Amino acid sequence: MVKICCIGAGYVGGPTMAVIALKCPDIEVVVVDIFEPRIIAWNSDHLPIYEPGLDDVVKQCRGKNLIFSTDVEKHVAEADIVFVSVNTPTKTQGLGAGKAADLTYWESAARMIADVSKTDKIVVEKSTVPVKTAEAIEKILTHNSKGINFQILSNPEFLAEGTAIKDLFNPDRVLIGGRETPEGQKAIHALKDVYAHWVPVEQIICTNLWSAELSKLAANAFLAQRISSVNAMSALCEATGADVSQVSHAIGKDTRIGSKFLNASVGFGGSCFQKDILNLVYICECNGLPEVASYWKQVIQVNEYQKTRFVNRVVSSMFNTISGKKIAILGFAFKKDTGDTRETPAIGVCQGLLGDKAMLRIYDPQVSQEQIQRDLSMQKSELDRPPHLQPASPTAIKQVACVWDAYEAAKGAHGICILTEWDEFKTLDYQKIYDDMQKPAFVFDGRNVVDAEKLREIGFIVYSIGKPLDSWLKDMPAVA
Ligand SMILES: NC(=O)C1=CN([C@@H]2O[C@H](COP(=O)(O)OP(=O)(O)OC[C@H]3O[C@@H](n4cnc5c(N)ncnc54)[C@H](O)[C@@H]3O)[C@@H](O)[C@H]2O)C=CC1
Ligand SMILES: O=C(O)[C@H]1O[C@H](OP(=O)(O)OP(=O)(O)OC[C@H]2O[C@@H](n3ccc(=O)[nH]c3=O)[C@H](O)[C@@H]2O)[C@H](O)[C@@H](O)[C@@H]1O
Repeated sequence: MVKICCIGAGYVGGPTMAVIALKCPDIEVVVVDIFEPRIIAWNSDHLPIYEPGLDDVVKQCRGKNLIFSTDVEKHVAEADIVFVSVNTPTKTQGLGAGKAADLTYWESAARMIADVSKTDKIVVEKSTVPVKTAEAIEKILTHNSKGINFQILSNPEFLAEGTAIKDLFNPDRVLIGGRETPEGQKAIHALKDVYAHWVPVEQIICTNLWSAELSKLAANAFLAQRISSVNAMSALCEATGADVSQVSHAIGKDTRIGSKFLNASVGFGGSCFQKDILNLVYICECNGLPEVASYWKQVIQVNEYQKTRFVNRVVSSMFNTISGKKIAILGFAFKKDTGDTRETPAIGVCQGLLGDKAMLRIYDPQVSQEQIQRDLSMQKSELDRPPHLQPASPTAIKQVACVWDAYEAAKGAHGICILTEWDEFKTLDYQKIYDDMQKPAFVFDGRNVVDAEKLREIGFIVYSIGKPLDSWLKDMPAVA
């Protein structure tokens, strides 16, 4: 029986390995992590991450061919294939700070693999890493190899949170990069055999190591670039009376452009887009390509601009002051169907509103009060660390209250900001909400989820990102 061990039981390691276990009953899959509470949660009825369909998959194979354990060294030593799916955040100190990927956790995993291995292994980069990381990992492994043969493969993950199980069941493609030597090709085939249990072979792309590593960064950069492009258009739409949804629809009909990923928003979030683009920028700079670097940097700058623009719109619409005003925040996760708040645009928007002394009442169906308080009070560099290295709970911010439903959040509020596109926000009883709010009552829809016309009929002043402005908003221009 082939044995797989995955180091890192996070958003990627957990769901990916659960699906491999489900689809490959002939393979034993062990997911290990040094953060014990996470492993305990994986072994309980309350999984550590919220992902539609995940519970079902885990229940079907946990205890059979899927094991979650903190005994990292034992399971790595026993495995034939070791996936490494640990954090690769942006460096916060030293050379490349603010841009380069911090490979501390990756390197320590690689050193541990070298230390405990007694048999040949295929080591798979599942984490997103800079191009040429495999070369460094190879050096670490072979330097300490004691005659053991290690083959390094790059097998980047393309799942999106909220749709992870669907994406893993039906991936657009699986990408495997390896050395162009007979041993490298043999290793590629071994991993290809795993995926071929359920992925059609024509969808399994095999490349050299560097193409696989770079393709992952390129894919995320292209996706984020589309969002920044449509968000840049949203600002122009507001200035001209065009409607960004109509523009997206019209351009998306061109099959060369395509219709996906053209929804204007208050900005993209998630743990990877910004980090991976910063990493790409750094690699370009290191390779003497400053023009290419500044091209990609602009994608992040537009994303920051979009969040600032939103906050300015809120403040300017409410007579240029929100000091002491109650603002309901609907949605805190970086997108719907996940409880993940890493790099969520809600952090920047809430901090902007708090900077103008607003009182916030926040509701998100999947994010805990403790998480929201951590996100709003801790430094980004602290939040980027693996969970076991994060500080204990910080002091709560007094102007922030977290509540259990949207109605409670909006009670007595001057305005509502919609920051995540949860489906339930579409069907709220907005008449009831309006009746309970201060007047004039504002809705700032950063995700274009509400029916603005209906809300205007009720009496709300509505701002929908990238849509023609109410006369009220036109008279109160926001300066970004
Ligand atoms: N979150 C996502 O949707 C996607 C993430 N990725 C990439 O996958 C990688 C992992 O991301 P996530 O799963 O989101 O991170 P995560 O933070 O959810 O999980 C990483 C886990 O690794 C563990 N860990 C760190 N060092 C360890 C060590 N030496 N030994 C054992 N466990 C260790 C941590 O305790 C943590 O539980 C990153 O490189 C990310 O860029 C790629 C595609 C999608
Ligand atoms: O490397 C990663 O971590 C993953 O990053 C993204 O996945 P994810 O961040 O989970 O979610 P997305 O659906 O890509 O959304 C990212 C952000 O963009 C925003 N978005 C997305 C689409 C859109 O049209 N408009 C828009 O603002 C979302 O609300 C969210 O804040 C990619 O889609 C995955 O392929 C990749 O594997």
